[in-house]
Parts: sequence; C-alpha cells; structure tokens
Amino acid sequence: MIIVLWLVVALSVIVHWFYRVNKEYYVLAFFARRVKAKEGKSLEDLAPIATPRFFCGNSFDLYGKNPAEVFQYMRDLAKGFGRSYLQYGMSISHYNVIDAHTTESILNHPNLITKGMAYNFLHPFLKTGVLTSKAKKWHTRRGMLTRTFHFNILNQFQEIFIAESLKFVQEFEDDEISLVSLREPVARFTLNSICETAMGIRLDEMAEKGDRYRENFLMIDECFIRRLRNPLYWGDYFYNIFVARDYDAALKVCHEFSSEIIAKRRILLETELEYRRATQTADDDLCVPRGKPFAMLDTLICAEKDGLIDHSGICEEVDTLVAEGHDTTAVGLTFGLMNMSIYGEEQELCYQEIQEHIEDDLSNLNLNQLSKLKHLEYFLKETMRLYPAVPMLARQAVQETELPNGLILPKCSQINIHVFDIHRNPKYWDEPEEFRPERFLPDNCQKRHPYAYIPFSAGQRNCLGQKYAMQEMKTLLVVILKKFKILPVIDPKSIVFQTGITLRTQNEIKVKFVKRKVSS
Ligand code: HEM
Repeated sequence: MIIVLWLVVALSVIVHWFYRVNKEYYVLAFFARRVKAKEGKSLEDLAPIATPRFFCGNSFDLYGKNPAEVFQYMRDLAKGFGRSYLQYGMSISHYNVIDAHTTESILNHPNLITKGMAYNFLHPFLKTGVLTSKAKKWHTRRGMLTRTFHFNILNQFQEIFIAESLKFVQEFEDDEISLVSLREPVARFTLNSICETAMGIRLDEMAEKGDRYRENFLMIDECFIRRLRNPLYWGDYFYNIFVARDYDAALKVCHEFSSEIIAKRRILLETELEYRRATQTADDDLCVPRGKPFAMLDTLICAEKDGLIDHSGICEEVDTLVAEGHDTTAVGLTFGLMNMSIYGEEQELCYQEIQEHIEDDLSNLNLNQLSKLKHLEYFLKETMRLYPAVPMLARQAVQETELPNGLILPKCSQINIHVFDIHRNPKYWDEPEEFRPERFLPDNCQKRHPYAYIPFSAGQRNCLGQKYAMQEMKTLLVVILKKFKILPVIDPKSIVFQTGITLRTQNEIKVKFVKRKVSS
C-alpha cells in the first residue's frame, strides 16, 4: 500500500514537472526549446505545428522515406497548412517558411546569416568554403570572390561558353533526329564550362576524370539525403561511425579532381606571371587581369601570395565553385530544354528572337547581344520558378531572434525556406502550375512581392554566380536552338521529384533534337 502511495506521489511530481517544463520545452522532441509569440500575439495564429509521425516530436518524420517521399512529404505539409509552420525534432525547433513576407525578413536579418544545419552535411565535401562558412571567414571569402564575377571577366568567358556549346551540339549533328537523355551531356557541358572559365583548365585531357567526378558527385548527393532522413546522423558522432566510410572513396575522387585542377593552374599562372614580370610597366598590378582571360582561381592563388588564404582554403573554394557552379546550371538547363520541347510556341518565339538578334556566325556573340534576348530571359526565369535548382534554403538563429511577424525563435532554431513552395504559392502566382513566361514581363512583376521569386536566394548570401549562370544557360540554348528544333518525349506531369543537394528527378528527362534545315 505504501509503495502504491509513493508511486502516485512520484507520478504527480513528474506530471507536474513535465507540465511546467513543457511550457518552455517541447519535451517529447528531446527537449526542443519552444518558439514563442510576442506578447499579444497567438503562436497558433503565427505558425501551426506539424503533427508528429512518431512520439518524439517530428524527429523521425523523414525516417525510412526515400528521396521522392521526402520531397512529397514537404510539399504535402506546405499544401496542408497553406502558411509557414513549425516542427520540433532532436532538441531543435524548425521553422518552415513558405511565404514571401517572412522570407524577406529572414534573408535580410543580421542574426540570420549563418547557414542551417543541413549545410553541415556538406562539410566532408566542401569543408567551410564560401557556401557553408560563417561570420568573418565567410565575409573575407565572399569579398575575395565577388570581384571575380565582374562584368568584364564574365564577358571574357563568352568565348569559352560558345566553344563548349558547339562541342555539345556536335555530338548530335550527324543525325537528323536524336533522342537525348539530358542529364549526362548537360552536366558534362556545365562541368567543362566551370573548369575552363573559373579554373582556367580545359578538361579535354582530363575528360575521363571529369566523368568520374560527376558520378561520384551523385554519391555525395546520396550521402546528403541519407543524413537528412535519419536524425541520428545529423551530428558527426554516429555519422562518422556508421556512414562516413561508405562515401570515403567518392570524396577522394572529387577532392583529387579539384587538387589536380589547382596544381595545373598553379603551373600555368606562374608561366603567365613570369611573362608579365618581363613586360611589366611601373603601375602594373601583376594579379589584375590584362587582356587574357583571368581565371577566378588565379585570384585565389594571388591572394595566397598575399597571405590572405592558404592552400586548404583554395581547395575549399575550388570544391565549392566546381560543385555549385556545375550542378545548379545543369538542373536549370535540363528543365529549360524540357520546357522548350513541351511548349512549342514558346520555343518558336525564342527561336525567332534569336534569329533576329544573333548572327549565325557566333564569334561576335557577347553579353550585350545576349541581353537583347528578352523572351529567352523570361522563359528561363519561368523555368526556374517551376523548377528551382535549389528548392530549399536553410538558416539558423545564432541567438534568440524576434521576427517582424512577432515570432520569437530560440537560439539554434533552424529555418527552412521552401523556395519550391513559395514559387508555386497561389497567393503570389495565378494558376501556379502553368508555364507562362509572360509573368516576367516588367509590368507583370510590378505588383508581385519581390521575394515571391528567389531562385538565386536574396540578401547578403545570395548567389554569387547568378549572372554567370544566366549567361551560360542562354548561350547553350542559343546554340542549340540555332541548330535544332526540340520535340517533347516526356509528360511533365509524370515527373517524380526527389530531394537532394539540388532538385532531382526519379525519371530521366529526355527530349528529341531535330536538325533544322539550313536556309539557302
Ligand atoms: C541556375 C544556376 C544557379 C542557381 C539556381 C543558384 C542558386 C543559388 C542559391 C539559391 C544560393 C543560396 C544558397 C543558400 O543561401 O543557402 C546560391 C549560393 C551560391 N552560389 Fe549559386 N546558383 C546557381 C549557379 C551558380 C554558379 C554558376 C556559381 C559559380 C560560378 C554559383 C556560386 C554560388 C556561391 C559561391 C554561393 C554561395 C554564396 C554565399 O553563401 O555567400 N552559383 N546559389
């Protein structure tokens, strides 16, 4: 009897304690500190909480799901709530944002510049380069790289984009009709382009190594999603014990590829600098581009000579630029070509515009001429609306942070900005699933919230390569459209998306290239 009494007392103490603690913490999610609402506001009105799948808050909601199911799960939550919502898992609160107003306040908030936890999953690959680094390191690296995306430098890259685009079409020129599975040739084009422009190295002699890099890059993508789905692998401890070794070989291939590029460029740059020293005038700065294309990598090597970065820092940035610079544009081009095939009338408009502004002899094609292709620009923008290469951005609160909407995020809160859902949110887009490039005519953009369209993110940590990306994508499309008519093979409704580092699909995206008749 006494034991039962003691048990009842102990139970009431626990329940009482549980209740008290639970006001601050979401106990079942392993003590996740709760998000609060500013006085006078209701938390439920500001952000509903997603119902957990298991008893530990939302910790295991993604567990056991395949990449397509993870993608669909996030879309279902966004559709179900129709507004930004909260989750609690593994002692952390997660704020999922699907509206433009909140996105604007987050991307411009001084406390929210640090990237979210998901970027830690990229550390074994990219370490802490500009994409993943924080605080002062990020600031220095960002400053260093920003100058390398200057208009004059991008204009010098045009010759390379044209040459690589011609190489791309050459593969299909012998046949009247080619059935093209886009992933491989498009990713080869974008990898060749980033290596030759930003790194100053042609992959011709390293073609086989480039192929292996791309294969192994996909393995790293698989590792990313494996960590995302299983919260036990969010931290490094269990990841290092149970998972890391499965990806050692893939990481080694990718790191060796970038190291070889750096070693080759060091030799080429030294030869170039020796020549410059011999012909130097009094006010010449050796490390400022003069006439010849100056690779972005050269800026980093020169900064190393000034003690601003070391060899491992250069490796981080090369890994980041090669990965980010080839994979994202490959996604954009794949969906761009798919949309050209599906929307024949839009393709024809782009083709007519190209014929009007761009000569068949492409040697004079430059940035000014590309800027005349307005319809092509709207076409690409609409493609990136429906198929954003980076479907989710993540940030974390380095300290307790109050947002303008009245939500108070505790320290370490994770913020996921679901670009995919914002881009299809009916609040900003009429019939969001429809492909309509005219949405981007200047008049049609005026009334839209500027953060309803953020394929390149926005604010301080926006994409450094967005002009580069548009230039590269437009050039390949110009060259392809001049040579081929593109016909559809797949129905866009059949596409099964997958979560990955960038937007992935379960199905192969294919089109048909039909040779255009040469007009006499
Ligand atoms: C269609 C092509 C591209 C898309 C859609 C895209 C998108 C993005 C987005 C959304 C971010 C922000 C990521 C975040 O906040 O977490 C980003 C960052 C970045 N992008 Fe891109 N990108 C593209 C192409 C490129 C290219 C070609 C390069 C380089 C040549 C590049 C270099 C970078 C870098 C260095 C960052 C990190 C910026 C920072 O954190 O300060 N991107 N990109």
